[in-house]
Amino acid sequence: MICSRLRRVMFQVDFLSLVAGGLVIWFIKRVFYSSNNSRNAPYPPGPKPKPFIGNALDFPQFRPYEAYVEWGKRYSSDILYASALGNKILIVNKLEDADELLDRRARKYSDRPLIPIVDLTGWAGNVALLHYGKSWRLSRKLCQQSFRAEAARDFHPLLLKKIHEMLDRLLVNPEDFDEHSKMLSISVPMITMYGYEVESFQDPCIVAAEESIAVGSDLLLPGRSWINTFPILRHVPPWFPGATTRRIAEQARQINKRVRDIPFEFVQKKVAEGTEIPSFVSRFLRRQQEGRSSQEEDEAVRNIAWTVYSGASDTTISATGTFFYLMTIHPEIQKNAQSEIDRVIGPGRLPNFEDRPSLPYIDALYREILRFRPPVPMGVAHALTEDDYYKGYFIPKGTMILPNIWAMTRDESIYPEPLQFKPERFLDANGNLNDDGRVLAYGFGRRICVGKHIGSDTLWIIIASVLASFNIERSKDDFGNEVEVNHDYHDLGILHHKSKFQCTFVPRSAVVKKLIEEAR
Ligand code: HEM
Repeated sequence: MICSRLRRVMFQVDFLSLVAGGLVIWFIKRVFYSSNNSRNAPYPPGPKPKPFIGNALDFPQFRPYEAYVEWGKRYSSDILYASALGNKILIVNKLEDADELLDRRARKYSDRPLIPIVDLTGWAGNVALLHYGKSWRLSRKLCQQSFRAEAARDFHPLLLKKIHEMLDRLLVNPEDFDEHSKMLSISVPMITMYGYEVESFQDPCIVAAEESIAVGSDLLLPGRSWINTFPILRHVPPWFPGATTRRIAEQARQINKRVRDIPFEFVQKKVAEGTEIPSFVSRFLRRQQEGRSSQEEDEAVRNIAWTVYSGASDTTISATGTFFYLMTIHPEIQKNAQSEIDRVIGPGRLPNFEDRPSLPYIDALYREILRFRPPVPMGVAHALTEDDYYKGYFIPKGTMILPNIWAMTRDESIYPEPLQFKPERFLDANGNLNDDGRVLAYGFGRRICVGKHIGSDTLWIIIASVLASFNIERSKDDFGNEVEVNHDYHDLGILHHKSKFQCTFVPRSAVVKKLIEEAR
């Protein structure tokens, strides 16, 4: 859930720097480093490392989740190990291994990898990147207080308002459905975190957030910074001749500070006037007024709200794109879902959150969308804080753990016919939801997505409201022929996005049009 380019660095290797710096690091490690592998156990299977550069040339550049499934077959193992110049990586293709390592051994497997440039660009406060320690624990506690299932209900009225705005936009400009989904996905975090109404993509907060990504994330791209390979270079001051990276990092840090502080100060002002829309930050500021909060909490709340607004939208955009696409190519499934809505809710009103328990097929659809195309197919890397042994193999301290969610959601032993899109797999013989309620797309262990209830509520209400209101159909050209649907997906950093395709949103009735207009 962190900025997509930023995350790319978590499992891509800075190739130019690697090759150039390889010899030096190899030599230093030979001389000074001896692993603590007292049992002399082998590393888990994987490609054979080359002298100096290790597996630097073996890491897949595209669709790594698919490539790692192939590695699994090639090396006959569900856990795979590779390393390149200090970067040690364990790929986990099976759910049972992810559960054992990331959940049952969570004490050791809950850190995040060290990315030296992150501190310099000001991304370090991002909750998803925090190291496993005091600051992370405080942030996680504050998130859980406000984002757990019960508390997330406080956000329902705001979510409903935003989804009704999206329905209205789909009614007026159906062909811009991608833009409407993006606007919804940005405005939900802004209104829930800050009570801030985003009016357009030109909104100063959105512009500043995009500027921060453009300036800062460039440094995180492969080959752009020596600092990730030689962390000692971070001590070079920005004014030093030739220290371009340090100067850009400093610029990014200042923009990030603005991005983090501007909306926060907006809420402070509103709370002082007593005109705020209740939000995550405003509730904290009210507690602060009563003297019931600390300085550390102030810092943590700023970072949480900023993490959510600068990152949470990507996953919603990805899942909504998949939903629109799958409904276009599976009209029969769309019909099943609409029949359930019509039967339970009828034509006289739009869905709301109280309807959720009565609409099992819609919930099954939600689960299947996130199984079929998990927005973050390789998850977010965890890091190991102590040497460990597993299944007779040695996994050294500092190893980056990549849970291959893609592989797990295609595991035939859990999901028969995994390549079929079948919401029914989550229903029992009576049409009720079965007990497979675990959504792997949200990750694992103590670092599991802390916003999963808000994510679930958001996606569920999008699915229910759009299907209650529109038929999503294949587009037709000027001659009445169906336009071919583009089935492609593309990766943006560690996020998986539906590529542009055409479809048409047709209001299901005059009544529903009126309902949407009345909800304005
Ligand atoms: C469909 C929507 C979403 C998906 C698929 C998703 C997925 C993920 C994944 C895979 C992780 C990493 C878990 C791990 O390390 O094993 C994560 C972390 C995180 N997510 Fe989400 N997310 C979604 C929505 C949200 C929302 C709406 C919020 C905030 C309200 C949020 C906040 C976070 C935070 C703060 C973390 C970092 C947790 C930590 O490192 O302790 N996410 N998410």
